[in-house]
Amino acid sequence: MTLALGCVADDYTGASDLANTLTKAGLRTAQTIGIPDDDLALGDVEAVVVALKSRSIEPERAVALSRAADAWLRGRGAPHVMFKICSTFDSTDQGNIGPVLDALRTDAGEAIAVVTPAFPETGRSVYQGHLFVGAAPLHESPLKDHPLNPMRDSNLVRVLARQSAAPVGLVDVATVARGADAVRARLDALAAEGVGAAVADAILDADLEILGRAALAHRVSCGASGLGLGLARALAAPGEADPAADVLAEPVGGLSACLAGSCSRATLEQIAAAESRMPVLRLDPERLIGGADGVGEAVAWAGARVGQGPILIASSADPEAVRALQARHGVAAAGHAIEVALARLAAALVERGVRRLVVAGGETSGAVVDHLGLKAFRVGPEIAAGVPVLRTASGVPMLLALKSGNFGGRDFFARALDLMR
Ligand SMILES: Nc1ncnc2c1ncn2[C@@H]1O[C@H](COP(=O)(O)OP(=O)(O)OP(=O)(O)O)[C@@H](O)[C@H]1O
Ligand SMILES: O=C(O)[C@@H](O)C(=O)CO
Repeated sequence: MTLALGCVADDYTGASDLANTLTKAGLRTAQTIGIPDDDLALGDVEAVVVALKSRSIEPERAVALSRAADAWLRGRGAPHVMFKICSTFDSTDQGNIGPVLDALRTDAGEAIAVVTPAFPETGRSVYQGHLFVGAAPLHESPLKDHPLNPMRDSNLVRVLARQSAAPVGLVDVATVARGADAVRARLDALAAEGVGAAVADAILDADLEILGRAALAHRVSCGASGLGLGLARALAAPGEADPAADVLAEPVGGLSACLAGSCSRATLEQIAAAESRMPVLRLDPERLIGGADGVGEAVAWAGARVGQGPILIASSADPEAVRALQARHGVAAAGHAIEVALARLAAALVERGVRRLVVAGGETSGAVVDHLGLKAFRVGPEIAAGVPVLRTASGVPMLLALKSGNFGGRDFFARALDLMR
């Protein structure tokens, strides 16, 4: 296997989002969970996305994991590695975007790397270095209240400079509009001034195509799925067969279930909408955190129903209930206990024959996939923007959908299960 593109993603659902974009743009793509063992068979793929859980951990640990993933990808021949971050630039002044990018750039022997979280398909654009979420600048968007990394500054040149060792510069929209050669020249000029990372404006997919072509002159870049789109369009051979098609060629059979740990507005609406399509169990989080057997009760509920059709089990609650639970148990302890409970529930469902599993929430998906011991996926068709169908690349054949909290329309759960046959 010789790769055209390697990617290191800082969370699991973000990795699926990128893998989805690369696949849609024509690259045969696999997603691994963590740094793969050397003997992991991934088949004939052009891109690999290594999914880490490094967004909100200690910067030193994020750097070490990302460097190891990068080394694995380079060892498989990847000439270019993209560091996938969140399209809302989730990070703090301590990192982890700056420290990881500094390390990957140094390892690659590069003076400068392009950085852009723009992803027009989901409303993320960058203008004069300022990130917009839809029409709102980042610091006025819901991300200003993110529980782990409140984003209160929209100026990404400033944000990244606070967490980077090297100075940060800007490739503005006027330069991007002049094409890939102009962007390359601007990067060379910034590098000559000692700038190590250049935040690039991008408003439309056409801007990202230009940035993708320019980025490929270097060995490392950093962005969200939009930059992945630009890189993939520059790399994919035109007219090749749909790389997602064979993922669904053989049905996996078995039973199907959905699990939700995300408390985002989008997920809450999706759970409400699912109630007309399948039995829904709303978990009492207190029975998952304390000594009660909330998991056992949920398994019994599921066991009585899952043989007849899909089910959905959710811990999700509205912001007021979440705050109250967090006040009683602590943010981290409450979140962790519920993640562990949902992961155990997933294992019990798989033991009872579930082979098609939809999971809502990035942290929740991470806990479930880790607990199930899944190592790698081939990337299939898109369910909703940023969410593909995944098929296990080894072990028990299963189809999964790992949904970022905010992604998908109201009918997401039913739509995912309709596709996952
Ligand atoms: N009822 C609840 N009260 C408090 N916390 C909860 C509750 N239900 C789930 N949680 C926790 O909330 C967190 C949700 O995070 P998760 O990453 O899964 O979803 P998200 O933040 O919406 O998704 P993403 O990170 O993809 O945007 C998890 O730690 C989960 O355990
Ligand atoms: O880039 C995004 O918005 C997503 O892939 C993600 O990482 C959400 O956590």
